Amino acid sequence: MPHPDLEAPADLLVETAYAKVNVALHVRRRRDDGYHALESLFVFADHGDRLEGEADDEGAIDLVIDGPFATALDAGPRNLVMRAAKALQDYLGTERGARLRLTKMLPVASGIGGGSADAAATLRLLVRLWDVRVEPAELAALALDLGSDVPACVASVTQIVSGRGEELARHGVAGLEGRPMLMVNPGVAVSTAAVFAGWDRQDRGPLSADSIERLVTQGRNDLEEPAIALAPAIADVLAMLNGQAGLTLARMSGSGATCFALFDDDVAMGRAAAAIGADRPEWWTMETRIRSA
Ligand SMILES: C[C@](O)(CO)[C@H](O)COP(=O)(O)OP(=O)(O)OC[C@H]1O[C@@H](n2ccc(N)nc2=O)[C@H](O)[C@@H]1O
Ligand SMILES: Nc1ncnc2c1ncn2[C@@H]1O[C@H](COP(=O)(O)OP(=O)(O)OP(=O)(O)O)[C@@H](O)[C@H]1O
Repeated sequence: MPHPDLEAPADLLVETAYAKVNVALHVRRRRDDGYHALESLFVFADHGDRLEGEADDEGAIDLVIDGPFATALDAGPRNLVMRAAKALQDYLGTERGARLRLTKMLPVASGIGGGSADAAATLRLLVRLWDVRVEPAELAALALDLGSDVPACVASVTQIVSGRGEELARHGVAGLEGRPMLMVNPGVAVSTAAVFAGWDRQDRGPLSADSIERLVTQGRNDLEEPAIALAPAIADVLAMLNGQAGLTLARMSGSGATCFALFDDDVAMGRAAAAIGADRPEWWTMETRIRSA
């Protein structure tokens, strides 16, 4: 029988805010509203931040943050968890509230959508906690208002994402889901807006994501160059990953600085993680796999 202290109370709900990875990110043009039109294959890691919550019948939204990256954030109204909770409360016009705990496992402002995933996990958790039904299109609109990556994070499954981030199409790629994935961050935060501002405005062509081979040979992350200009350590991460055995692909995710590598098997990933950890102990690494629906 499990120890009673280890059992979560029945009224406590838990969601994982899965890390997002852009296997390819093609920037096509700068739009009149300042955002960029993208074509990207999004996948999600099997790991991420943890969000738990219980109902607060007084109607308050309360957030505490713990975990390895807690100190990079504050729990005030600008936190994406708080913003998502308030947005849903306002949309529903509900009197219900929640006490939330975010365990921050993912580095902040690092290209893997940690804040976006937290916002999406908050929406999922509160819909369950408050036992409400929100039309998918309404939820998507609330999500987009919180950030370009948030709509894709709601389902957290492999998708082709275009537009500013609001056009979503579920998309399987044979052999991708379940594949071992190592994520590495050199410990520098980069601003997404600053990286987009450094893009050279050259359209290098559309994305074809019909096979892993195509993603490897023809896929790109067009933000790698401007991100490396702001954070040169990203080039060191990519060089280190590309030097590992058993690797299919190494690339930067989102606007950086986190890079990911896909490996043929767990043994190759484990060896690479150990080698990188020994050489650069100050870098953050996460061994995971691509989440399947
Ligand atoms: C780079 C990606 O992570 C790829 O998945 C996303 O496009 C960024 O998503 P996000 O962090 O949710 O970004 P937002 O919070 O919506 O936007 C931050 C800033 O990034 C720039 N931005 C973002 C998305 C986009 N399609 N074009 C942009 O130019 C804008 O300057 C914007 O003010
Ligand atoms: N709960 C949260 N977790 C992480 N960042 C948050 C959170 N709430 C607000 N933020 C703010 O959001 C910004 C970055 O968010 P996020 O982690 O989604 O971006 P990212 O990792 O750069 O992802 P991408 O470049 O792929 O969009 C940071 O500036 C951070 O201060």
